[in-house]
Amino acid sequence: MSQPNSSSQIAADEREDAQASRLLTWLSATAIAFLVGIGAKAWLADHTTHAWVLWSFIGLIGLNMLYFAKTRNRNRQKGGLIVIVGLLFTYLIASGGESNTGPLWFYVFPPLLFYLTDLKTGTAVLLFCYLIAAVVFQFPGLPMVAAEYSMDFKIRFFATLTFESIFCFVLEASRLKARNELVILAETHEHAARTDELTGLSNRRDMQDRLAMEFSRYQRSGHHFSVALIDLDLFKAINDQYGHNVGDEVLREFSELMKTVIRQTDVAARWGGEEFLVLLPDTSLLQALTLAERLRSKVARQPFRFRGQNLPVTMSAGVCSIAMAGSLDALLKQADVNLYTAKESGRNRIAPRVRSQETDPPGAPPVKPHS
Ligand SMILES: Nc1nc2c(ncn2[C@@H]2O[C@H](COP(=O)(O)OP(=O)(O)OP(=O)(O)O)[C@@H](O)[C@H]2O)c(=O)[nH]1
Repeated sequence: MSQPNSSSQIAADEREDAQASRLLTWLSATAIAFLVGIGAKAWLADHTTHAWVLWSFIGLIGLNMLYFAKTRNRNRQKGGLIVIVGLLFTYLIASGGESNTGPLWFYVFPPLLFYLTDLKTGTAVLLFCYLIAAVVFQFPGLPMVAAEYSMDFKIRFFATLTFESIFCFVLEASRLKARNELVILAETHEHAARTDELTGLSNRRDMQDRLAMEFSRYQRSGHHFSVALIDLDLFKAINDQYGHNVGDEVLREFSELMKTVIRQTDVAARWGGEEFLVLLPDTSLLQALTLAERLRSKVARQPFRFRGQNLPVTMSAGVCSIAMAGSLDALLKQADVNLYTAKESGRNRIAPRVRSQETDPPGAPPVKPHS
C-alpha cells in the first residue's frame, strides 16, 4: 500500500482499515458457522477425524478474534486469518474433504486475499497456494495426502481458479485506481476550499480553523501566540489610478514578499479584500511587533512597479498577543483596534508602537479613518 501523505489519504486508509476489520469479524463468524455445520455433517457421515480437524479450525479462528479484541492490531488479525484459511484449504485439498470436493473451497481465497492484502502480497500468497495444490495433485503418495484427483478435475480446477484470480486482481487494481483518483480529487477540493485564489495564501476559513487550533493549544499547554492584522494603505487609490488588474498584481506581490519574511511555522492568510492576517505561533507581542516592523519596512522599500512607475505601496498593521487578549474574539478585536490606531496616526506604521518605531516613517500619507 502506498505511504499515506495527506489528511485525505490518511482518512481514506483509516476508513478502509476499519471497514476491512468489520468485514474480517463478519467473515470469521461466518467461517465458524460453516465449520460447525460441515463438521457436524462429516460427524454424522462417520468421518469423525475429518469433523474434528474442521472443528479445530474453529478454535484457531476464535483465538485470532480474541487476539484482535485484545490488541486491536488489524494487520495481525488479517495475517492470522489468511494463514488459518490457507492451512484449512491446504488440508481440504490434501484430504479431499468429503467426496473429493475439498478443493472447491479454494475459490473463496482469491477475492479474500486481494481484499485483505495489497496486490503484490495477494499474488505472492496465491502463487504459493498454487504451488501447494500442484504438489498435492502431482504427488498423491506424499504423507498427509489422502486424495487423488482425475486429470480432468486438476486441469479444470487450475483453469477456473486462474481465471477467477486474474478477474479478482483486475477488479482490485481498478478499485485501487478509482480510490486513489478520489483521494486526489478530495485533496484538490480541500486545498481549493482553504486557499485564496488570487494570492495562494490561506483564506479566511482556513485561518479561522488554524486560530481555533492554536487557541486550544494555548489553553491546553499555555503556548503563546500573536497575530498581525495587515492592511495595504490607500489601496483604493491604486485601483482607481492604475486599474483593478494592477491592484491584483500588487496583492500578489505583497503576498510573495510576506512569505519571505515570516517563518515556516507562521501562517499568512488573506483575511478579506486588501487585509491580511498573520498567525505567529510561539511568538510574544514584542517578537510579533519586530516581525511586523520588518515587513512594513521591506514593503516600503520594495519597488512595486507598473509601466516604469513606482506604485505607492505601504502597509499598516495592528498586532496583538493572546496573553493580552485572553480570547480569540478579543484578540482579533484588539488587533483591529490597533490597526485603526496605526492608520489614524499616519499609516505606514505598526501599532502598538515600540521604541524602535518612535521616529515616524517618512512620507506617511494623510490620515483617513480605517474602514
Ligand atoms: N484589485 C483589487 N482590489 C481589491 C480587492 N479586494 C478589495 N479591493 C479594493 O481595496 C480597496 C480598499 O479600499 P478602502 O477600504 O477604502 O481602503 P484603502 O483605500 O486601502 O485606505 P486605507 O485602508 O484607509 O488605507 C477598495 O477599493 C476595494 O475595491 C481585490 O481582490 N483586488
